[in-house]
Amino acid sequence: MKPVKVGICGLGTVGGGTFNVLTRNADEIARRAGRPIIVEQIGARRDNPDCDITGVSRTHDIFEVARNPEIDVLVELIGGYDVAYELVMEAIANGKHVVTANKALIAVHGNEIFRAAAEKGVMVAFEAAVAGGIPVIKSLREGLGANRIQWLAGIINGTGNFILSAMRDEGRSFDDVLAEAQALGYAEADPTFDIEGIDAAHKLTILASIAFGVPLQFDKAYTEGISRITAEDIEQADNLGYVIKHLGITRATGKGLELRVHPTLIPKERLLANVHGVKNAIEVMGDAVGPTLYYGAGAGAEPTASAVVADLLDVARDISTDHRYRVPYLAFSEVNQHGDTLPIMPMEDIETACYLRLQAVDRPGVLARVATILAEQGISIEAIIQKEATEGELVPIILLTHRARELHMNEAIRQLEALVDVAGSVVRIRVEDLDDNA
Ligand SMILES: NC(=O)c1ccc[n+]([C@@H]2O[C@H](COP(=O)([O-])OP(=O)(O)OC[C@H]3O[C@@H](n4cnc5c(N)ncnc54)[C@H](O)[C@@H]3O)[C@@H](O)[C@H]2O)c1
Ligand SMILES: N[C@@H](CCO)C(=O)O
Ligand code: NA
Repeated sequence: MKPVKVGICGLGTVGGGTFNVLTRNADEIARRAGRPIIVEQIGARRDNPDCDITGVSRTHDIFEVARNPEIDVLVELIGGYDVAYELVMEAIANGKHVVTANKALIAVHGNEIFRAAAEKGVMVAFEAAVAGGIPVIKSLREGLGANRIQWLAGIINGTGNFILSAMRDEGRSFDDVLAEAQALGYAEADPTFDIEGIDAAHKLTILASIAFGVPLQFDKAYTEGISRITAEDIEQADNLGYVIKHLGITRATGKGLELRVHPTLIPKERLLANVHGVKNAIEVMGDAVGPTLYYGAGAGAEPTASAVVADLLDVARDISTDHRYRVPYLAFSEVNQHGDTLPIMPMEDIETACYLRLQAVDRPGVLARVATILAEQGISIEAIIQKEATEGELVPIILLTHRARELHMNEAIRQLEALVDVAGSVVRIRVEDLDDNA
């Protein structure tokens, strides 16, 4: 059969990995696809020392790839929102299929990209965009297609999990571990995307659309990163029987969809609490299947390439199918473009239990004042730890609360911070309490 001709744009970590996997496993891939998948052209500004691209046509202008009539599929691996958007839209306008690892692009411009692709009848595949090599998009979109999804929760940023794991297990500093994650090619070009939860929110936005059939709504995701997690909170959480993980959570409730990314206390025995280093894991609760868990490498050259090449295989197999009968981009053939069936809930309406840590002056009555503020907001306390201190010194008070509405917790924290007995700000880490006993 005629080969599928691919143009790779961007030859960095993922581009290099994709080229190497495609060439190294070419025979196996051709047997699976029923036809060879060959790299016809590479659009890259720089060489990648890990790739030998001898014999492959190379251009510095990635838009040349989008215009090359020989190319069937453009693989976008340059990253970012702007140039990548123009490149993908041009490729689609020229009737090319697109494979991308770019979650920022899909989360922010996906609705428009899918509309343009549907009009042209081309595929846009993005398995590598969420949780790197884990085939979670395929699992959710196809494997769980019978289910009403109730919630999903995942560790979906490899860099962040790498940092939290090394801080906890090796006592290393935040900055030192981040530098290592960058050297290993895990981090985004701007690592604040990893640290401040933006990358995880991009991925969660995509997962929520596939799980619930709503349009991509990145601007409505609540996003909080890991930059304020300290060694002390990691230790206190450990004492209480928890591990701190950075989770993306989306859940269907009677009031709408929760869509939130933040550090979370997870009981140590939960599988998600035992996912370390650059590994990602996503737990999905379906009404028929119950809980399922998807685990693997969330970043890195070849794990991510594994997902890019799997998408190329899908394209190679489906290329001649009438596009109306292909698996829809976001799983549902009718995505309600107004999102008014399941609105995204404001964070203030969401209820969680919380870990609170405050620094208080150790004098009589402090605990009572703290407890009164919480009680006035209707927040009940599950546990309190207060360390011994000499009179007048600052001591940490650790509280675990029962579930409370975010709005009330915000008000309680505001009042606690205003107490003269309390120094600095109150640390709040929400507790994961999704029920996976199906
Ligand atoms: N690194 C990972 O583990 C990983 C995992 C999953 C998804 N991703 C996504 O994959 C994409 C690529 O990430 P990466 O880690 O390979 O980045 P990278 O920085 O290693 O590679 C990007 C390459 O694109 C090139 N490039 C950028 N703009 C260009 C332009 N206008 N013209 C020509 N070349 C251009 C850069 O020179 C660079 O070589 C991003 O969208 C990222 O979010 C990365
Ligand atoms: N920077 C991302 C790459 C994978 O999407 C991460 O660390 O998870
Ligand atoms: Na994936």
